[in-house]
Amino acid sequence: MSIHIGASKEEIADKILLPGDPLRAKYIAETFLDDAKCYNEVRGMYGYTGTYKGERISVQGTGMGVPSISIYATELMQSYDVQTLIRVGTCGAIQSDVEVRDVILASTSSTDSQLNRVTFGAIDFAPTANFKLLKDAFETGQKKGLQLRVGNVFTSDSFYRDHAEELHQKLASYNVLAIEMETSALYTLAAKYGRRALSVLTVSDHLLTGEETTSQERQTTFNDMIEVSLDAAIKN
Ligand SMILES: O=P(O)(O)O[C@H]1O[C@H](CO)[C@@H](O)[C@H]1O
Ligand SMILES: O=c1cc[nH]c(=O)[nH]1
Repeated sequence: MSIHIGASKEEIADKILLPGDPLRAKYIAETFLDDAKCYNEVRGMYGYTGTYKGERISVQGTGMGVPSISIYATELMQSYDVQTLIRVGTCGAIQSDVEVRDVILASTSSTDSQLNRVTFGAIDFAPTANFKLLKDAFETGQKKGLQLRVGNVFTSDSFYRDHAEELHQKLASYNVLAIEMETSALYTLAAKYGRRALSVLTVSDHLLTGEETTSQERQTTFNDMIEVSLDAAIKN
């Protein structure tokens, strides 16, 4: 047991998918895993363990934002010895050639979160995906015929902000693909604990055009992202 996860150590696999939305965790467990059992309901942040293609794997909701994912990622690595962590999240696109429902593999993440500043002071730490996880996810996506995008995403501490367009333009001009709220912390913490991490993100809305998916779609229908992530997870 850890403070926010009510499971015994052996109830959680050493590979885990991490959606922000706990109901996406439930959907993944019920749709993709065999013999899935719920191991956590603390704070309604559902966690399940089952098997995928015969390999044991877990899926745990993390909530929204850096503080929330930092709690779950830390407890999963510290108390449950999880080795492979793949975020399966949603993001808002800021490039005109990135479309709603596209899947992005975040090779790195920029951020306005203070997490790295508090840890590193004046040094700009570069949070980075695990290369083999990224390669395996990319190759799996290619085999499925997906047009995967790989690049820099921005992990924002704010979903709503004043003068958002100015920030989006600036980030887009430096080739940042999309905005979300957790990847930077996941990569930094995985580096700290010497574990493998990757963020696989589906574009749920377009911040230039205003196009968006429904909340029902966000909760359930991002199956390409989930399959790419599960297939990469069981290879690592
Ligand atoms: O869909 P999830 O994984 O929650 O990810 C995105 O959605 C939330 C904002 O709506 C933030 O957590 C952001 O990172
Ligand atoms: O953090 C997020 C997630 C989806 N869309 C956004 O605009 N931001």
